[in-house]
Amino acid sequence: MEIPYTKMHGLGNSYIFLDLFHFSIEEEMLADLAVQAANVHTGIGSDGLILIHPTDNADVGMRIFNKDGSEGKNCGNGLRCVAKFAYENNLVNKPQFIIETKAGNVTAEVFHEGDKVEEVTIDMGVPDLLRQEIPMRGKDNGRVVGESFEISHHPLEVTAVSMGNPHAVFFVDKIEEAPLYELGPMITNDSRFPEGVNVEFVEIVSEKEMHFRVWERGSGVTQACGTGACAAVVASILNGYSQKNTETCVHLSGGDLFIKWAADDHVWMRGKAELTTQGTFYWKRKS
Ligand SMILES: N[C@H](CCC[C@H](N)C(=O)O)C(=O)O
Repeated sequence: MEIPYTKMHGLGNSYIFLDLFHFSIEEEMLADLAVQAANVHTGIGSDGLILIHPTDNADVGMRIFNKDGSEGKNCGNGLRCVAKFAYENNLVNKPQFIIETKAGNVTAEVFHEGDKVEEVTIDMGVPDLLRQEIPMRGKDNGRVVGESFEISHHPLEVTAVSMGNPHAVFFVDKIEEAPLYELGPMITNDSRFPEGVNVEFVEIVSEKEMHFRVWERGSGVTQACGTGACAAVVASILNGYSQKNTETCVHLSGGDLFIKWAADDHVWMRGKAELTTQGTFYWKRKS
């Protein structure tokens, strides 16, 4: 099957995008297509698959599938790429518009030079902070801020934030010493997170700056995670390391994102979105 695709990335967090305004594909194919397209050896190579689709609920819709074929509910880097694609391909006719996600609608604004979008700002909405909203198992139903979280004999402290998808944030003294590869795969599948979890390690540099690494649910270590960067800034403020209504620079492996948790509780994300290539994926559907 010939699949027309566009590959884009947000700070190196790359996805294969399908434009379902001009192409259709059966629902039951999506998980296997995501796994095969993401395969760097026999496919195109990415952190997953994203659908840009028509919807009655917004200007455009986004669905995201991780590298393992699991469907996520939100994707910050993906949203900036969807916004870029929608504007540059005339799926929308204004620089500010609404994108539907499985976690609800968000507002995107593109900043363009000529007909090319260089940077996108997304209002990611209000984070969910109560234990059962993450979701996370535990004794009470309040917020999870600096809670003891022992794993593999490591006495950690976790702050849990949902941006429509679950995040477990851990603060470390030096980002280069974060146990990302050792504990990332354990925590992401830990039974305390019934739907799994994205795992972030953060080193605070100042009130307005942090270093960040991530083990993503369903994709492993990625160069960047937009919802994760939002969760990290919210967690930093909840722990008293940063302030609300102040734009914080998050240094991810693939570059910088600028995040603000505003006084009205909305989280704003600002960053780049870039086109890598377009082509045809000759997909051999598993029988
Ligand atoms: N792995 C995530 C989805 C992708 C999120 C990330 N790539 C971003 O930019 O927010 C999940 O299963 O919730």
